[in-house]
Amino acid sequence: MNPTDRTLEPSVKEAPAHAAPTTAPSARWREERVTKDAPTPVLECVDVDVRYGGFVAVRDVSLPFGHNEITALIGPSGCGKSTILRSLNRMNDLVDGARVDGKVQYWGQDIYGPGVDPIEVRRRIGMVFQKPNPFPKSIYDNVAYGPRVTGMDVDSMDDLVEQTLRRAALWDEVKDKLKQSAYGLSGGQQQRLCIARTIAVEPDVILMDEPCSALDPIATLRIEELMVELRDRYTIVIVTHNMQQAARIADRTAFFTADVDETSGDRTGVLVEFDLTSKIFENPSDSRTEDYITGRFG
Ligand SMILES: Nc1ncnc2c1ncn2[C@@H]1O[C@H](COP(=O)(O)OP(=O)(O)OP(=O)(O)O)[C@@H](O)[C@H]1O
Repeated sequence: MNPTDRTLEPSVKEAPAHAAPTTAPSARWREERVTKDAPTPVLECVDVDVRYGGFVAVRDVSLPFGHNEITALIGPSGCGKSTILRSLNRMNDLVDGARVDGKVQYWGQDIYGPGVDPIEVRRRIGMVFQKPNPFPKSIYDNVAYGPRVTGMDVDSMDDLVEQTLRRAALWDEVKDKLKQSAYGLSGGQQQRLCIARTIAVEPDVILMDEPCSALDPIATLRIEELMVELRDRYTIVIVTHNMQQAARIADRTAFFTADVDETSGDRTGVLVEFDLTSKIFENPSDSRTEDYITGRFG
């Protein structure tokens, strides 16, 4: 991708770069991964505050999200993890009363800046939600939906659907029932279909809000394995309550907590610490992080 491919103006209609399907790199799963000291940010929050009406839900967040890395956002309930995640692709625009101050930069361009098309932002920066939410359509149409509505220039929709389902590690399980309803799939398969639907429009970044919390342990491991496979191609940001999950898959981890205002009682999320995942879990710099990961708090 060259820098001109990263503009966020309306109706970017580039030819999709559908490369050959990725082979399952399962051997990489659980391999130690050498990570650079400083991430090359695809996305970056700079002094971000998010409010709901007069309530400051999270304040003063500066955080880079490294290219082809998985970044985990962890912390106790209500500390603003999902709020920050939604600010990364302007999903908060759809929430009544939500306001984002500061900058969220995508390859250096403020996604809240003038002339930026939020639809294009959400195509570049896709999102997978907590509960699998396939459309009430066939498996095929779930994948084809995004490319159709965004007017992607597609040579063969059949090829695109196959390549996307392969990339989402679902093809072998569904190739004989593409015209059947997505609702007939298991929860884990539905979540992989939602991941396929997200990657079908060739995003750069995938945001995942507790994508495994509705899944059993086997389906969870399958999704974790998939995330590690997808990291070669996409930048991934995941909110998770599951610290083992963050420790297993994330290159870097950001720990948030909530500061309580003694007068109003309001709890405002703050970023406590951001570092390599191994550092956060083995030798955190802040005692609040240590208390949380050792289970003394939260
Ligand atoms: N749509 C909304 N309107 C008003 N307040 C909201 C809204 N969404 C979240 N909040 C508040 O913002 C704060 C942060 O919520 P958020 O869901 O981002 O936290 P979280 O860390 O993701 O929590 P959890 O881990 O429980 O999902 C909380 O006080 C929450 O009540």
